[in-house]
Amino acid sequence: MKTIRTYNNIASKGLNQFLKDSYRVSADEAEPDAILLRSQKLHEEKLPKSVLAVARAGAGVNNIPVNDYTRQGIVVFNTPGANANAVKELVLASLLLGSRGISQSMQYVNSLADVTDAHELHKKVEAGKKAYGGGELEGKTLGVVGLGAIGAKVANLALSLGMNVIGYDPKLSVEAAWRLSSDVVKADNLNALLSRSDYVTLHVPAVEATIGFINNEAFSALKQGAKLINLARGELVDEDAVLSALDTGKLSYYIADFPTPKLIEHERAILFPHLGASTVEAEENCAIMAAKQLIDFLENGNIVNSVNFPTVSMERTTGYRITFANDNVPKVLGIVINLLADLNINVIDIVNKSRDDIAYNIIDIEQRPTAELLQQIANVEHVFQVRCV
Ligand SMILES: NC(=O)C1=CN([C@@H]2O[C@H](COP(=O)(O)OP(=O)(O)OC[C@H]3O[C@@H](n4cnc5c(N)ncnc54)[C@H](O)[C@@H]3O)[C@@H](O)[C@H]2O)C=CC1
Ligand SMILES: O=C(O)C(=O)COP(=O)(O)O
Repeated sequence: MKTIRTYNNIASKGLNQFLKDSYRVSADEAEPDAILLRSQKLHEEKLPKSVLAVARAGAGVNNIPVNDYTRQGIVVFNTPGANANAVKELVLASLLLGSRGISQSMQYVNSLADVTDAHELHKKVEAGKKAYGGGELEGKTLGVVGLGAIGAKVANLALSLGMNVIGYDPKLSVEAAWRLSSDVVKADNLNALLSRSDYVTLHVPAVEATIGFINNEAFSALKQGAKLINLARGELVDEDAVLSALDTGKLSYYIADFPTPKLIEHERAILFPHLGASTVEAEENCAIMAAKQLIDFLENGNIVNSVNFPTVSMERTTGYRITFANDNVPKVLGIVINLLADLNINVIDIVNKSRDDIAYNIIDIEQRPTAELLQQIANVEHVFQVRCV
């Protein structure tokens, strides 16, 4: 029986991927084989030694100490693109909220709840509406920072709304570039995007290069009166810089998924409670994808959509499979192959891939490996994780 510890609200369609005969899944597993979570912060948690993998049902992995886990041989997965449409649709809402006084006008209408006379109410509605007018999106320019799964969808949607779209992504993958309309204009640097955009939307991960990158300097490059949408991570912006840009009018609205006590106080901050991925569809997509990836790893040793290990996947050719991870240095695989040869064990198929400092190997063999053989492999210098699956 394998065990999975869960955190957060994981969609049942995802949890149901774990067959009851083979898996126990709950929030209370003391020594789980793997962890399945959403936004729970793991930085302060001490993981039991039993944990082989952590799957984030979602995109951002800044709640997971990935580098520490890599050193411990723990494979970290996420679910690329599985919630992108949900975020794209909340960006659409954010664009509209930033262009017309929608949320403020709704508050105004709610404030009229004690006006019981319909004629009187109509007069107040008509008199009040001029305070909440706005502009249209068509013809305006949207700057999209980060053109991955979400950014590309947002860029393409904005084009279909008749907006001009500028994109900035210095690390754009070839695959992501294929998803992007050729009508998106490339900005050579962040400031070039900020100075030309009426709306700016952020879709980058919170990593060293992006934490606090929307700071006073960025705001001085920003077009006067632009609107900033941040459904990516609160850490991307310098909060004081946002507040002072709102105060001076440089920024007309800050629309974000990450409230803070100071931002809530500001009348031109429009804040959601981290709602970007909270749709039935996205929650199911993420949970199913994360669960399937964990199952394939635990049962077959395959690694797909890891953020710290190479992608390694091989069809099963025999019932006996050894997987092992090692420091990415020469000769390790050769030594393991020699161990098998010395024991007259026939290798049917083999795959070896590396990523940065790590190499990962899958070897299908003709007979069941003994505990002694697995221990011998574990003893090879630079090998740090061995399994028979
Ligand atoms: N509010 C919410 O509920 C959600 C928030 N997110 C956030 O959105 C982020 C992006 O998600 P995806 O688009 O799915 O990820 P992704 O990995 O598909 O795309 C991220 C893009 O950012 C680019 N990038 C990295 N550093 C950059 C930099 N310094 N400047 C410009 N571009 C840079 C990458 O090249 C990549 O194309 C996640 O990391 C997460 O923090 C994601 C899903 C839901
Ligand atoms: O996928 C992401 O990066 C998200 O921020 C979604 O977070 P959640 O799963 O809603 O806690």
